[in-house]
Amino acid sequence: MAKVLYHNDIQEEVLKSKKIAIIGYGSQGHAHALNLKESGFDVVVGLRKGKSWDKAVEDGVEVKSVADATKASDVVMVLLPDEYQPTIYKESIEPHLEAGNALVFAHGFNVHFNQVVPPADVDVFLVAPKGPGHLVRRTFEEGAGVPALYGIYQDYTGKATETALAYAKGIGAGRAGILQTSFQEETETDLFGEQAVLCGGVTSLVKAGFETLTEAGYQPEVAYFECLHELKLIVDLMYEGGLEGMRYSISDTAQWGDYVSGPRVVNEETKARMKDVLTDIQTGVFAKGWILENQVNRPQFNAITASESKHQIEKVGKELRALMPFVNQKAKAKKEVVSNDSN
Ligand SMILES: NC(=O)C1=CN([C@@H]2O[C@H](COP(=O)(O)OP(=O)(O)OC[C@H]3O[C@@H](n4cnc5c(N)ncnc54)[C@H](OP(=O)(O)O)[C@@H]3O)[C@@H](O)[C@H]2O)C=CC1
Ligand SMILES: CC[C@](O)(C(C)=O)C(=O)O
Ligand SMILES: [Mg+2]
Ligand SMILES: [Mg+2]
Repeated sequence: MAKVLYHNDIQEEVLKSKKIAIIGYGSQGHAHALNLKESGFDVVVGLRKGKSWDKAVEDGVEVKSVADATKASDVVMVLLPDEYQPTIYKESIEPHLEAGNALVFAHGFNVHFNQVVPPADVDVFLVAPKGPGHLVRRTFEEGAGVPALYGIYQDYTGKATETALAYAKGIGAGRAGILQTSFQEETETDLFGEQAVLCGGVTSLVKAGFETLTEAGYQPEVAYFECLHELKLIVDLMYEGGLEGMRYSISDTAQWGDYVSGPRVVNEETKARMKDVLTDIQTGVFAKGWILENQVNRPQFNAITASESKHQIEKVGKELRALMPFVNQKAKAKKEVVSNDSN
């Protein structure tokens, strides 16, 4: 088994004497800044004036411009959207890096695909939480954590590993497990996971199930509960006990249906398509397409986002969630964070 490190395996002294700049205060940024601060580290957030700036000030965090936060710090964690990182790095981070600083990422995309080329005299590493930023924060507040990967791209000081581990511990990942990776492995597996399974795979599966039921004349509300709402409850059981733990809780009828019908839907053909997706990631085809889409101001991204928001599952879901106060409360709290940190 790969070596997994936990809270008590890690010394954090190397980072205690350092100033940490968190560039960006969105999903990951607010979580890293607040978790590190509450773990006793010296944190400054780097931003432009706007919603995130106001939110960070409201949260009691020191805020400066991206350039000033970089200048003031020894460790600079880049938590801006991947697509804006190259320009902001070139304009406001790179000119202010000093020899021996650490340049850090939560995803290897820009370094791996050569969109950010760091100078030779800084440490470069990643600390990549394996979960959404809002849950990096929420689980930390609950006394738990989200697992993280760390990977070293460049070890100028000889202390990159020690610093990366202390950082990962500071955001609470030591409570869940910290695993070593490379920039290549993190980038390729993260892109694959979000495209084929966690986001793209799941949304396509949910929509196909919902459409199959509604097109057959079943009520959209029933289809929503069956194919989307209950998914969380089933995934919670997998999170707690794996596939076996989930199958323990469902009926034998469901378990038999799982065995005989699951592979009719997701099969060797699906796996072959997954391999195509992975190949496009490994060869840089996906990265090239995403970079070009941003260079022309996201025509496809915006059109798909608009058409997805009109899908019947979204309309019926909004109505049903409004009638479930426990779901709605969480959504409301999240919306407050999102509206404050989205750009
Ligand atoms: N989302 C996630 O859970 C995960 C993300 N990652 C990685 O973490 C990194 C950050 O992603 P994520 O947290 O989703 O990013 P977000 O989209 O949530 O970050 C938005 C933040 O960036 C700021 N920002 C945008 N443009 C600028 C600018 N020009 N100057 C200064 N600040 C700016 C925004 O401020 P403003 O309010 O002013 O717009 C906001 O604070 C990425 O590398 C991503 O791949 C890794 C694991 C999971
Ligand atoms: C699954 C999507 C993710 O990779 C994440 C939350 O881990 C992301 O890039 O947001
Ligand atoms: Mg991820
Ligand atoms: Mg990702």
